[in-house]
Amino acid sequence: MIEIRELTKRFGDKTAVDRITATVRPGVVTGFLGPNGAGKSTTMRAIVGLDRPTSGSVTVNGKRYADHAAPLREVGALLDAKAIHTGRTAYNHLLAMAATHGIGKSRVHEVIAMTGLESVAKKRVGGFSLGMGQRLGIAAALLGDPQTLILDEPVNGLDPEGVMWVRQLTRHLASQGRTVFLSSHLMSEMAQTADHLVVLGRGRIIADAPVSEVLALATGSAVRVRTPLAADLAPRLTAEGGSVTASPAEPDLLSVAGLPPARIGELAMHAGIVLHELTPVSASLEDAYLELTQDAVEYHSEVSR
Ligand SMILES: Nc1ncnc2c1ncn2[C@@H]1O[C@H](COP(=O)(O)OP(=O)(O)OP(=O)(O)O)[C@@H](O)[C@H]1O
Repeated sequence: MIEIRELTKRFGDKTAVDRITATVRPGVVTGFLGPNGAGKSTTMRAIVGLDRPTSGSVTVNGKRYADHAAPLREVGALLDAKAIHTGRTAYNHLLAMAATHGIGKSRVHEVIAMTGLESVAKKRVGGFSLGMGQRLGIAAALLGDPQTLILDEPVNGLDPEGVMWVRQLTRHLASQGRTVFLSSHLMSEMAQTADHLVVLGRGRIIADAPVSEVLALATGSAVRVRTPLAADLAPRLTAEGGSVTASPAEPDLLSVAGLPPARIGELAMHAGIVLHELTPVSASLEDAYLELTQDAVEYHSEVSR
């Protein structure tokens, strides 16, 4: 279990992560989703002690990463697949890592097999493709047979077969009761891989819920409602329930979420408000996600209203 509490990380006057709190649970795959620059890598680096929090805390199974006696056996992390000594072979790289943790050669062979690197294990890492580098990074993360896995953009550079492999591997590891936390900037990818999503936008958490709920939220269709009395209609619509939003798109146009067109029509009629347009609009998954994350702060205040 990873517990992130009120974590803030600033670089100079740039706040990369802004008071985030989340719990990553064992037994499920948790996706960490957010556009580039949202603060995912910074959070992951803080989990393994590479970035020191400006304030707040992160623990893995109740302890800070550095306080674990053999961190590699506790937490396996893929953070930057390129940060590998390029002159070494994949096998020697893993062997050197294993040696520092008292991990035997047989485990090195095991992780090489698990990650499909047998044919290139004796080749120098410098010549590896991005995809092979990712596999090697995942092999290194698995070396200590850790209870917790943190993978930053693990499918980056992988071909479709590799993407499928990561999906199956992470599901398998979670089914063994491990904590699996992986990041991506692609919602479509995470929707197929993760059980639970933590969505980050501009350093803040904008959703922390099962995938199905986040999908429903992100793909929730809106209704375009045009009326000369938009300002009168909006409060009557939002009075219908806490999840209803009615945002003015133009002076006489509302974008309404959380109510079906029929109900909007009824409410307008009861109030004697004429409608000039009532059009359902369904956003595509990626469009909705971009919208969700682009204006993280505004969105947050809308959903929590
Ligand atoms: N060492 C650093 N010094 C200064 N700014 C940094 C540093 N590391 C990250 N940042 C900034 O903090 C913000 C969050 O970066 P981070 O890498 O955590 O985002 P991310 O969600 O992982 O994005 P990506 O998918 O691009 O890696 C960005 O604006 C980034 O430029």
